[in-house]
Amino acid sequence: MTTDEAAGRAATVVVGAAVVRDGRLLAQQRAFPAEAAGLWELPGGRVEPGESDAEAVRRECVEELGVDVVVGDRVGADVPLPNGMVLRVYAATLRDAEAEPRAVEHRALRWLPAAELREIDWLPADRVLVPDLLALL
Ligand SMILES: Nc1nc2c([nH]c(=O)n2[C@H]2C[C@H](O)[C@@H](COP(=O)(O)OP(=O)(O)OP(=O)(O)O)O2)c(=O)[nH]1
Repeated sequence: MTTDEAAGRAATVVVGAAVVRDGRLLAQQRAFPAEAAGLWELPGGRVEPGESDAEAVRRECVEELGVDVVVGDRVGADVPLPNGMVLRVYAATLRDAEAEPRAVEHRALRWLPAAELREIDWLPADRVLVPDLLALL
């Protein structure tokens, strides 16, 4: 048990957005840090104090992709991260279906069909969620 758990404090939440369009999931390739560079993840990041999960998903999608999203249901269970945080994923859709996300901070973006979703090199926590992500396509 970590100190935070012992004290009854909730773990810091990292939200991820499972953005689906036309049967494909949007994934982004990390550029840093060195140990994660080249691996794939969902758009997202830490929930800031006073922010809801859904607000964090929308903010991160604006910051990382330059698009506004509509946040839907939870996807899968919370996945513990090595640093004591948890990854919590939400389904999302582009508010403007014609908008084209851009890789603002990442090396690359891809819209993955199911076959590629199974095969790319995800961060370890995201890999746990692959069956849940496939169910969205
Ligand atoms: N955004 C995101 N982070 C993930 C995923 N899977 C996963 O293990 N992580 C980890 C990587 C980082 O340790 C942490 C969040 O990092 P981040 O760099 O995206 O978050 P942030 O923008 O709030 O971070 P920061 O720049 O404020 O430090 O969660 C994922 O699918 N999306």
